[in-house]
Amino acid sequence: MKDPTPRDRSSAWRERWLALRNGVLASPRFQRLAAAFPLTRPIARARTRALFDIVAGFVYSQILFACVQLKVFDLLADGPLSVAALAARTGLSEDAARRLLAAAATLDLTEPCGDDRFALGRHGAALRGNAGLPDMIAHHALFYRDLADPVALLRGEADTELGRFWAYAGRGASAALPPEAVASYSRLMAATQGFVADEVLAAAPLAGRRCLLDVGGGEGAFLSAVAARHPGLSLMLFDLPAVAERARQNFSAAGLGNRVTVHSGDFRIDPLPTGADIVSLVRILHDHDEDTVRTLLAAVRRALPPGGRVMVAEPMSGAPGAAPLGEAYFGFYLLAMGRGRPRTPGVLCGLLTAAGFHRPRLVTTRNPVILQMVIANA
Ligand SMILES: CC(C)=CCC/C(C)=C/CC/C(C)=C/C=C/C(C)=C/C=C/C=C(C)/C=C/C=C(C)/C=C/C=C(C)/C=C/CC(C)(C)O
Ligand SMILES: C[S@@+](CC[C@H](N)C(=O)[O-])C[C@H]1O[C@@H](n2cnc3c(N)ncnc32)[C@H](O)[C@@H]1O
Repeated sequence: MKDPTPRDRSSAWRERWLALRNGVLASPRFQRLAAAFPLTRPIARARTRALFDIVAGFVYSQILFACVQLKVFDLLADGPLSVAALAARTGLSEDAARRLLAAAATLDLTEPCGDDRFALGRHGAALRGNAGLPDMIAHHALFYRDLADPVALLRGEADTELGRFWAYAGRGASAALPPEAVASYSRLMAATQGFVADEVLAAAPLAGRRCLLDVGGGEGAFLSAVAARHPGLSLMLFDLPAVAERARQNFSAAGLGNRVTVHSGDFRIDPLPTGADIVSLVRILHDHDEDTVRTLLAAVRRALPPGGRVMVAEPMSGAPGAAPLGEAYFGFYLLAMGRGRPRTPGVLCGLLTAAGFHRPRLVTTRNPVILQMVIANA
């Protein structure tokens, strides 16, 4: 038999420690003692609260959802209102409005402010600064219906609403998707580009670049933000035909028709246009399984000249301080959508290397909760 390696030994120790720890934590007697003893009581309370928050997470989300649906944050935007005024404007009874506002206050969405009056809370106020977030929250209705039976979802038995919403995730030929199949997801993506484009542009290595190709550029919201900040950069967009047509119309309405060249096709099959010295993939790779990612990265590599660069910007697995966002939120979101997975920066660097890129590296973004960025050289 082979001698155990240091790695085997360390995992054996870890298993022993986990068995011991979990045995203790699962003991009702230990739980009672820890809650009674003054030095461990704060830890016991914090752990109870943390577990309760997981149990109640869906309830909290639905309180937020009700506030968004009833436009509570818009109504409070100009200052505090009485429960009676909010009830009148939302069409709820006073009792129901008070219940909602009081619940929202415990989540920092609203804040009690004098006698039976409420103001925006800290999270409610922050939400107003993120255009597109209410739309994003509203579309979670689809996701929550898909999650109603999470085990069926995991078994792949469910026919999902997110699968229909993201029409390109279906089995058919994406390039043949008609305009009505791409309209709602393209609008949602454009509406949420505000917080995405700010993050990407703060970290993007665009200095000294001549031409940027945004692959899967949607209806052009990201490139419009780039155009405003980098007046000297030429711009190209590639997306499915029905989406590219929306981009064409938006660029021409914004007076950018001469500045951006729009190309269309299916990046799983068609070559990407050449001429750019940097390619962006913003919220693209996590939508796809390994085979498509490999095909796409190889196509990007072929489209770039020597010295060219690729930047991948999307929410990633294991984001510092936000681990559940990757594996839990996007892991299950993409499961419901029907394809793709969140990946760690390390896995993305490996895929970039396999596609022939050099020096793949993580670039620090201001807020890894929103997205992270990996770049590499052609
Ligand atoms: C003013 C005083 C008194 C003190 C100041 C103290 C201080 C410095 C406070 C900081 C305040 C501050 C700057 C707050 C900022 C808050 C922000 C920026 C909050 C942002 C929240 C953003 C959220 C919640 C974003 C959520 C995004 C979601 C859910 C995105 C989902 C995306 C999906 C589903 C994408 C789908 C695409 C696909 C299919 C995966 O490809
Ligand atoms: C999640 S959206 C991201 C859009 C945009 N980059 C953003 O961040 O707002 C993914 C985009 O990739 C496009 N897409 C998906 N599959 C594609 C394919 N096979 N060929 C070309 N584009 C595709 C979609 O039409 C959509 O615009």
